[in-house]
Amino acid sequence: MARLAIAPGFSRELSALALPEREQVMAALHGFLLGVPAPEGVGTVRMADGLMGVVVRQGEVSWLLTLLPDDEAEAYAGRHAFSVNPLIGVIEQWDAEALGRVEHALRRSAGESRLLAQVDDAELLSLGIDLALLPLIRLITNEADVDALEPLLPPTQHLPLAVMARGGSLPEAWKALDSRRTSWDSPAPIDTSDLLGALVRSPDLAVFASRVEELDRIVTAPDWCVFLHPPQHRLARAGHYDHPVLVTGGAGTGKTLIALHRAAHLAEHGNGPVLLVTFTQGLAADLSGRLDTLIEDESIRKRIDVDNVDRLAIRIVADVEGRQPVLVGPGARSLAELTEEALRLLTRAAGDLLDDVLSFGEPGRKPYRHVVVDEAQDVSPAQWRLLRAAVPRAPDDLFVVGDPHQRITDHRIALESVGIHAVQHELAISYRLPHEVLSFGVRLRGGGPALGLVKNVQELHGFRSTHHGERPTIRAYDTPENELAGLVTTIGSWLDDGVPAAEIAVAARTTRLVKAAKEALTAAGHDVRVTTLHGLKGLEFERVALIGIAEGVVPEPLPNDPASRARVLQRERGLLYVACTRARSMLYVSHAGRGSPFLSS
Ligand SMILES: Nc1ncnc2c1ncn2[C@@H]1O[C@H](COP(=O)(O)OP(=O)(O)OP(=O)(O)O)[C@@H](O)[C@H]1O
Repeated sequence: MARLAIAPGFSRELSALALPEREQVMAALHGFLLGVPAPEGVGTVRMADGLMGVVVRQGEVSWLLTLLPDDEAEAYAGRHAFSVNPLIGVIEQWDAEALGRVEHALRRSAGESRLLAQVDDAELLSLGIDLALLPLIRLITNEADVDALEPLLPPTQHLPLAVMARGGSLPEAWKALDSRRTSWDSPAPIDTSDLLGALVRSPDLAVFASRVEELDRIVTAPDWCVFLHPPQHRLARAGHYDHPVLVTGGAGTGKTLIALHRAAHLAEHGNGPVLLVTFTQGLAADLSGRLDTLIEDESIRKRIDVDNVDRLAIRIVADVEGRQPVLVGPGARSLAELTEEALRLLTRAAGDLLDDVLSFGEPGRKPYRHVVVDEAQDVSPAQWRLLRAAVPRAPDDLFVVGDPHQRITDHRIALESVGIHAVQHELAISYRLPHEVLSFGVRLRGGGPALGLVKNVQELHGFRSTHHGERPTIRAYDTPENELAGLVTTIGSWLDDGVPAAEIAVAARTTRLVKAAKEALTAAGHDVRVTTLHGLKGLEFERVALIGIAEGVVPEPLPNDPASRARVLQRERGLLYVACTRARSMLYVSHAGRGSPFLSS
């Protein structure tokens, strides 16, 4: 049977086409499923008038890489090389022509000293380095050369090389390579001539369709629904975990994405109802919408409830008491009281043994079989106890994602203290942030490590980005009025650049500043989201403007007591870090008068 795999980016290329071409391409794609022959090896196939698809084919398997105008497709096919990593079996591709040019330049400029002179060929080959790359690698003279090669080499070639270039050991280099593994399963012996096996092990680069409906979904769904980076895939699609899992990582590393995919996986392959919890109702609504996009099958989607923990407590109490608890006015119970009450209801009676016998609504019954938690750093101890009690202790009970550096509450908790013995996995690569915004955010966050949920100390160490972008703009104004005028001009210019209004956010520390910004922007006819720094949590936008990042405003006035003072400082740094790291491409920060002390730290 013909098997067709699609590479990421193809759906974007397709959606950029005019309708007649798009229809031609779709017809050609459907033809692939019937076994339309592409040449064996790397070649091109007609997809529409003037458009060719670049395809790698081996027997019944075709991997469609890209759509290009006729005159570019042949050249693309001619200059790209493909191989299978002999250690972890994933597919590798590189532009051999561009690397040839680099090799030529290095040969001319290289002096006598060679960076990897101490590492012999056998050691490099034992790291999976491709034999064809050895001559180039032997010309490298410094770490900057290795950095310059990063965009040209497959990550599985570059990562071990970069470790060795920094003087790392072979085991460290193997570990770096291991981070690109897409599954926990130990690999069978790798057959480097098996394209199908390699593509199956590379879900970030190839997704298979064998039916028309699958194909149509792959080319129309957003990439985040279909393609997962190796660590994301490994964590979200693991067969099962026999212990609770905690995934930590800096801003934009894909934690929420992993939580969504894990919830979808558990709904499809798990053993009962799934709860996905996050910080606020607003974020829950956002996640719920994204799950609707991710999961096509309604019966599977229905197995997942999305909520915040407060609403979970209210639902449990309401379910058992038979009516909604009163939240305001006479007889009202606070959210803290309701959380305690819900916990009491879940743990009062029978306990775990009767879980399967009792129906929900009776004390002791666990309402969920799987719980997935996003924004874990801000869950309170009482809420953790409730979440722990909401699922039986069983494999795949709790899957938790969070970032202690983004903590904006004062809750500090070791999961162990609430009976959650989680195994921690760390993510290091931000897919959202350009390097310039990431390093600015990390510098603002400063203030040392955060208290982890499993580890005592959580460092930001090793957190990096995949791409470069614009440096954040910092503007100092003499008066608040001029600062607002500057904001209006900036947002106006962003809209003029063609950035959709929904992709722009403006935020400030206080509601007074938010109100002033809203009024100024509305008066200028700029209809963009304006919110507090807290209101940005968990979201992302193309461009973000933060105003009023001034002394006396950020951080908010500090208490006198040294311990509370340190806590507030950490929280406020976390808040500013969260706000800055919402920007996918551009960040603007302004203040009137003296800037926040965080800006100069
Ligand atoms: N597999 C992927 N495919 C496409 N885009 C991705 C992928 N992984 C990450 N991204 C990009 O990175 C962004 C960050 O993902 P996500 O919101 O899940 O990160 P996060 O770690 O939860 O961030 P934060 O902690 O800052 O809220 C996504 O919105 C998307 O733009």
